[in-house]
Amino acid sequence: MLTIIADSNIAHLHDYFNEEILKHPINVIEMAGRDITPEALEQHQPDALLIRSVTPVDAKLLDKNQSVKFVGSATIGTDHVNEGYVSLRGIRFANAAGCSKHSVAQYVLSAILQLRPDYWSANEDKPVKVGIIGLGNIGSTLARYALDLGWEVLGYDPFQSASIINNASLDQVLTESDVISLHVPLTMLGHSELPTYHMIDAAALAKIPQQTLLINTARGPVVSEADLLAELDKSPQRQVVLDVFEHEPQVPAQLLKKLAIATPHIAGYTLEGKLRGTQIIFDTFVRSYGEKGADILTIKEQDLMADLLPDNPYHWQDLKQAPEKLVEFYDIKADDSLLREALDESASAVEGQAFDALRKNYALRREWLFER
Ligand SMILES: NC(=O)c1ccc[n+]([C@@H]2O[C@H](COP(=O)([O-])OP(=O)(O)OC[C@H]3O[C@@H](n4cnc5c(N)ncnc54)[C@H](O)[C@@H]3O)[C@@H](O)[C@H]2O)c1
Ligand SMILES: O=C(O)[C@H](O)[C@H](O)COP(=O)(O)O
Repeated sequence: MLTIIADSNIAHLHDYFNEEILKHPINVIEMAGRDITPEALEQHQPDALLIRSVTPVDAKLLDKNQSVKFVGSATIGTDHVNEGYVSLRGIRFANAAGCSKHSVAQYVLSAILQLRPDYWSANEDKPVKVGIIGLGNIGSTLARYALDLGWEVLGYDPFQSASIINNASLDQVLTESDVISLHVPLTMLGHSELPTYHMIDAAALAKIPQQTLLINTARGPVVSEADLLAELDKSPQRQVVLDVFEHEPQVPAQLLKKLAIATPHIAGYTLEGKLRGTQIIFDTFVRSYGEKGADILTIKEQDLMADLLPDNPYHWQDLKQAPEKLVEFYDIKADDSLLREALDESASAVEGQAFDALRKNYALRREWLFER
């Protein structure tokens, strides 16, 4: 018997992790990601943890536990996992790299085009300049859409080779872009040569022209919330879009009121994005427990996702032909309203429970098909 503790927000968990599919006895214990604690591990002695981004996996969680041998995070971001520690303990770890790259890129496009509909019409003499910081899966996907719209990309990623999109210095991106979108992982001092924690602070904000739209869908602490708040106090006309917050799940009322668009960390929340996350950790789980040495599962990886997805009528090329359909494709303002409504009139912040509830009950949107 394999015992698995799983975050109840993992999409289609039971369609993947069941005895019929795995051909092995399993016990799946579902709980809120924030309830996956040392006490829960002590009680259930799981073999594997299936998590999303709200479960910190570190010495505090695992020091007293000997049962966990596999951790799968159905997310792109890995900043909640101390990978060095996990590896030292001989625990196999897998994330779901790239799972929601189109979803996040489409969120960013929706934000830009909602706030600046004139950007739809490409202007060869003065193209829209999109600054992209971090050109991995999401940043490079966003660049594909931008180029397809006839926009110019100013990209900065010192860890990737120079290319037609990785073509600028950080200062150029900050000073020359019409829109800046952040797509870096959250990394801290001592863990990266160029940590991204507070990469956008008062000094960086001072370089960004007043009319530039700033979008953060990466991780909250990439932008210093205190510095951003001070900047927005000085320059209330600045347009800033945040899907992630430094002190998530809390969102300060003062900040929320000054944002052009604010959403509760749902940029990647499409049916496809979430399902792909589950599919990827399922595949690595099957590989891990089927390998020589583990030899517990006899099945092979299998693509269950295609059968779980209903038809998709959302084609990027159709939207390009009919920009007025943007709200049908994704009504980002509706998500913004839900977050603002979660703020009680006299409260100083959207509280954690309300933020988490918006995410748990989110009506997953569909990912647009980029190619026919
Ligand atoms: N809001 C959401 O719902 C949501 C969804 C998915 C991912 N994310 C976040 O987006 C981040 C990026 O996702 P991805 O799939 O593109 O990751 P990725 O790992 O494919 O790409 C990240 C890129 O950032 C670059 N980078 C690292 N440090 C940098 C620095 N100091 N300056 C410039 N570039 C730097 C890396 O070289 C890499 O190419 C994730 O780590 C995650 O935190 C958010
Ligand atoms: O990194 C990611 O993949 C995303 O930020 C992810 O969608 C976070 O969502 P959560 O795991 O908290 O549901």
